[in-house]
Amino acid sequence: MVISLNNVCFSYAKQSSSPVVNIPSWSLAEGEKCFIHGASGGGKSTLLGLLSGMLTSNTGEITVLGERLDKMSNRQRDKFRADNIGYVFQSFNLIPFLDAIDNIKLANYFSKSLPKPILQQAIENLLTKLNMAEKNCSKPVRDLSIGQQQRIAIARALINKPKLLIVDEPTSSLDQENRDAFMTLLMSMVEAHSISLLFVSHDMSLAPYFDRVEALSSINIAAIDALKDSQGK
Ligand SMILES: Nc1ncnc2c1ncn2[C@@H]1O[C@H](COP(=O)(O)OP(=O)(O)OP(=O)(O)O)[C@@H](O)[C@H]1O
Repeated sequence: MVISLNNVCFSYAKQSSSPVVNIPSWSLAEGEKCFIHGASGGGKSTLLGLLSGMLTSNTGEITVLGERLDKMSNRQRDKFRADNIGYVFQSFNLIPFLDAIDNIKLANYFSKSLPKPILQQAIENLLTKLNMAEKNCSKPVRDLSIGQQQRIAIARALINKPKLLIVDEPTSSLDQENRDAFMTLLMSMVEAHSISLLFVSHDMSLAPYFDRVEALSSINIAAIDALKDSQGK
């Protein structure tokens, strides 16, 4: 299994009796492309934070690529994430005043998986594959279009050749044409590099791109409670 969760519970306020994530059991097999959909506030980003080690669970077992994240120190989790997990954020999280190359180099800095000259070449190759014109690779990313920034975010997530790619609905601000282009590109990269994919979104129209589709409320008991709260039940 690429991901395996067992009795995972998480709440932001440690004393709170109502967790945001409460997952008895869930797993992702190697090579799977899984789409988890759920309403806003249901805990999608929180779940991804736990799986990537940016958040730590209160209780339970989180195993990613055979390693227990819940048993690691913060430092070990940061290193594990940099070495093994690609992450595309909702709002890309690029550094606006750096160009594409330097934004991607930063991801490698924390992992140091490639020596400098090889890294430069690998970044250029990846950006070419993602149809980024050379002249746009040396501009601050704040001067690029949203579509170009998305491609840089994909390149940054893939530069360390992750076995697992986690994507937090980066398509929500896009029109349909750009959304389809993003999804097609993402899926072609995932297939070419045999990466396992976990993608979350509220947008059910993305479901046909995936081989496994799940509702967050069927995995996360706390999401059902959040849904009842939002409906005033
Ligand atoms: N840093 C935080 N501190 C306290 N509560 C938070 C924090 N981040 C999120 N929450 C709460 O946790 C719940 C789940 O939020 P989360 O962002 O995981 O949902 P989501 O499904 O990703 O929502 P969206 O689709 O709107 O991004 C919400 O009630 C939210 O208010």
